[in-house]
Amino acid sequence: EKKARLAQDSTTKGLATCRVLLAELEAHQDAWPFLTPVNHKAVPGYRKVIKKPMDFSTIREKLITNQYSNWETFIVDVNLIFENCERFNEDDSEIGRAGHSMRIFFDKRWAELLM
Ligand SMILES: CO[C@H](O)CCc1ccc(O)cc1
Repeated sequence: EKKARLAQDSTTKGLATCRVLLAELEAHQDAWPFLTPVNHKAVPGYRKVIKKPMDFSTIREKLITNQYSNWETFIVDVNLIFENCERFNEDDSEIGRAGHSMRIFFDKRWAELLM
């Protein structure tokens, strides 16, 4: 699996798999809080608390404009979404629960597709 992982790292195949993975994330029923950038004008404190906002539409734009060098840099941005969510939302809240659900789904899928 290490050999496979090395093969995935640098090939376009690794980034093509990221597109598949991103489409699955966006289609997930719990993706709704994460589809577009948080409107920090409408959410008091967000801009102050969350230093590196991230969302699925921003990741898609970065994939399309070739801003990810490999699948690992893609994974970093996806995990940033979940870290931001945990920082800003109670675990026992609608959005907090959506974040946990999406993280569990993502952890399972990227391991299946990229490891
Ligand atoms: C991914 O969503 C962000 O964590 C913002 C969550 C939020 C938005 C508005 C509110 O009134 C409370 C939380």
